[in-house]
Amino acid sequence: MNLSESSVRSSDSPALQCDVSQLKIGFIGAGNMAFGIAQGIIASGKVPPSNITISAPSMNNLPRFQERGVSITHANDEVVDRSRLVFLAVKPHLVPKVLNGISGNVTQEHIIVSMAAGITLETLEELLPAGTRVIRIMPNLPCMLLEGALLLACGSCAGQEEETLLKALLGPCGLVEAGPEHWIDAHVGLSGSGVAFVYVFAEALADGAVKMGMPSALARRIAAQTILGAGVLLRDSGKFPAELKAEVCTPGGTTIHGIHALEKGGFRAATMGAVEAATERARELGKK
Ligand SMILES: NC(=O)C1=CN([C@@H]2O[C@H](COP(=O)(O)OP(=O)(O)OC[C@H]3O[C@@H](n4cnc5c(N)ncnc54)[C@H](OP(=O)(O)O)[C@@H]3O)[C@@H](O)[C@H]2O)C=CC1
Ligand SMILES: O=C(O)[C@@H]1CCC=N1
Repeated sequence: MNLSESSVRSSDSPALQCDVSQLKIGFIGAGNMAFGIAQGIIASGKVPPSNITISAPSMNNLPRFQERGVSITHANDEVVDRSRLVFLAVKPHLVPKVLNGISGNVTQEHIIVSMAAGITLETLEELLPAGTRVIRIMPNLPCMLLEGALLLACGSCAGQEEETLLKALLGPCGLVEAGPEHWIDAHVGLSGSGVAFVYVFAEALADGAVKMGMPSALARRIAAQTILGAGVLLRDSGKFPAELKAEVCTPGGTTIHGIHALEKGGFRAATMGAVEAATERARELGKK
């Protein structure tokens, strides 16, 4: 069965016994992550926006979905009733309350996909009816521009077909990888939170240029383009970061002097520590 032809079928998975173009998709929570993922699904062209329903308590975020042809509601249970694949896109502390509110509407037909940092598959499965197919995904903010990095992990009742379906749907959001659940917390540190670490670096890079006399707006634009170009080259060249770094470092030149300053400031240790701290915090959030 060729997914690129928008068709995923299975003999024993009810939610997959349909053409993906007919799949009804729901979002509970309408913030940035829901927006990024919905954009990716719509961009894939596999699912029409009219097949998507989204809920949030206020109208703060819903209009941008409505403008794209997505159905909106304030009732989470309506999303569940109208959808077979439901993304849970609320903040982690709200997950138990939201799942308590919808679990009576969840059937074996549904696939529930949580993006809440730290909330484990075990907790999700406990809060939902026995046998519910549950998947965790961890996106990051650039999903909004279809340049995200997502990692997914399947619960005890979900498997290869659900994974294949999600990879096909979410492909346009960016890089989509699957792995065991214990990688998810590390992915939060590396990528979910890592995006903000890069922004701190961007700010510092620009501030350095301001210190050296450059106007700050220009310094910010150049910092952003520098990080973008370096990232694309790293992603597309297939080279290790160390190889690319060596290509920039002229012996006795400017870059190696700058790198020495970074090393004296503990840049690598600080960066590794940031990933570790964010990962540990995600693990902590997951403790009951
Ligand atoms: N932000 C990030 O970079 C990343 C976030 N995540 C995870 O994604 C999830 C969503 O984060 P994010 O999009 O940033 O959050 P936002 O704060 O942007 O959005 C949260 C949404 O949840 C809605 N909401 C609040 N209460 C309820 C409720 N009871 N029922 C239904 N919807 C409700 C809010 O409604 P309203 O519109 O009315 O305010 C809002 O639309 C979190 O669990 C987070 O851990 C994962 C990776 C990266
Ligand atoms: O800071 C947070 O908790 C969320 C999860 C990853 C990015 N933002």
